[in-house]
Amino acid sequence: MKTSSSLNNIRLSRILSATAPNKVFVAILFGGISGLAYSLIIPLILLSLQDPLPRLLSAQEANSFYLFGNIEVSKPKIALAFLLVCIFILLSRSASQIILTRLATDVAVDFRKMLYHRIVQLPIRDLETIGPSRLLAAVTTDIPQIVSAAGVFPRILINSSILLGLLGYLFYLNIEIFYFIIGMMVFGSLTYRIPFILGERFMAKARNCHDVLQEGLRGLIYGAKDLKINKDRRWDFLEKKLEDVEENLRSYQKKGDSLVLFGVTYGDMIGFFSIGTVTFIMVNYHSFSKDILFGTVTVMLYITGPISMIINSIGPIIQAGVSKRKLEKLLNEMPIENYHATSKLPNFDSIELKNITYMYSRKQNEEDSFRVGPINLVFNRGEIIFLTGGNGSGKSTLAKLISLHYIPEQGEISFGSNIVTDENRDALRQSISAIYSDFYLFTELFGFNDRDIDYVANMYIDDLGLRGKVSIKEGKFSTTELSDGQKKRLALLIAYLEDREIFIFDEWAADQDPKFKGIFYKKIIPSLIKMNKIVIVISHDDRYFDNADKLIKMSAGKVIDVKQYVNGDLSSISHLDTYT
Ligand SMILES: Nc1ncnc2c1ncn2[C@@H]1O[C@H](COP(=O)(O)OP(=O)(O)OP(=O)(O)O)[C@@H](O)[C@H]1O
Repeated sequence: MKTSSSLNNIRLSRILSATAPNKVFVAILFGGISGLAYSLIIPLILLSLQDPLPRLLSAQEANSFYLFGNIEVSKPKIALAFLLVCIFILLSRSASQIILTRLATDVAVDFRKMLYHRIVQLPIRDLETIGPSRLLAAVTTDIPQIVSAAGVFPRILINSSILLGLLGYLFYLNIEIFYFIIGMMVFGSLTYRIPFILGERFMAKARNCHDVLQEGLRGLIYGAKDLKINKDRRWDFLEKKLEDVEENLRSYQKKGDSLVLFGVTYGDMIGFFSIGTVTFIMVNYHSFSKDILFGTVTVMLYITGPISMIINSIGPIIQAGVSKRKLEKLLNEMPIENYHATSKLPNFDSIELKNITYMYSRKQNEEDSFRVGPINLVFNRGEIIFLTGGNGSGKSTLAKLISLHYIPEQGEISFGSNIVTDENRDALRQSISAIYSDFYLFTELFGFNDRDIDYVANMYIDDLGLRGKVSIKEGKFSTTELSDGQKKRLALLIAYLEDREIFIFDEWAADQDPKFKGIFYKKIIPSLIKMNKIVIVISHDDRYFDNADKLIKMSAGKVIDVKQYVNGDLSSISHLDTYT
């Protein structure tokens, strides 16, 4: 099983270019050219303002042109150049933005798909440990933030080229002012980082609150019935799990945002401080012509645009940096199970567990962590095996080991002559149908390609006493808004249709009415045995225990008794040592 992958190291600045380098190149090229064209606008405006205003001259002297016969356009050549530059900027900038935005959408979709695959390949125990809240927050919060910030990098490049163009023009206008502005930019870029660094800390804390809120929201929705019925619990839960966390989030987010916004505004204002210094102080020590002063002030006013765009990118990049670290940490905690799509299901007549042990906590010395085993058991085809024992005795844990959802710490499991390994585990799982108490009922019959699946499924719907309640059309259930017991019948229907070799029912009958309980134990299970399946039933229904071929009793994670029917009588089949 792999524990990490190259995807675990996300490089914000490379996400888009790694996916579509050509598109990013074209977007930057268009953006850069539009930036250069942008810096052409100022000299054109300055040129148009240089000579006496045409209004004071005759049309001929002013070299005017009449648009549609009556709209006077002065300096038509410059005006035409101005119009063409504007149209060029419109087209090239739009193309650049559109390419980048579409690419960001593609990358976000690919990123989410990658995460779906990682979740599917995540071993069940790791899925349980990580929990749904962190996974949901990664999909809904972290990925959008990372992708939107990734789109900022090409924009920074584009704005840098505009900045370069404008600085070049400033250099041409006056070298002293140019050096002064460069000095101010260096000073600004060193000092404005301080609020951002402080802000990042608060944003990281705010992001952690989102994980806790996800957990609280799940409680709010899934625990709604309990919360309604007990007002003390309701207020206590609301206060501790949602309101307190929201208050913390409010405080961290406000502090983080304030610092970042202060940094952004400070960055913006550096431009105006510079203009003020030039116009109120530098003019007293240098002799600038009015044209030069006018030109430099105009350039400096324009320069604040790309500078503030670059500075404004810092906030989303910081936020994305926080999300990136969260996502990387999550991905590093997500081992990848091997799936060998081509491996075939081997034949077997029995399953054997040899000295199997399992412990929930990964910290070996933790005294309070639950331990199962060592367990030695054999399950044969055509056998009904009942797994019994008190609550918390380890029945479901053992079942999850048999269904290959949990991987034993020690010992081995064999399907016939095939010892379960990382390579064949997924293939062997395809021989198992298991209905656990926390089963999820999908609204469609996924994975069935038979044309007559609707016909067969609707036939079983009748047998399961669900006629008139639910039907199947084009592989979809007409409804899944059913009682718990009815939903379990649909889960049984799916297991039946899958027609696997091993059936595991974890307290399946607990929600069924007495009549259907009888049908389950007396008809459905024997029908599976007739098909030579291995059937393992976790049950507390002792009145049906004599239906078993083998009755296994568990206590505190150990098998304490195995009884088997011999000549119509249930008797222990072996000494305790052989199966515990
Ligand atoms: N997801 C989990 N994480 C950590 N420990 C767990 C987890 N699930 C179960 N346990 C531990 O394993 C013990 C056995 O649980 P298990 O679900 O196997 O019992 P069970 O015999 O099926 O009980 P029940 O009859 O109540 O369903 C529990 O007492 C608990 O300590």
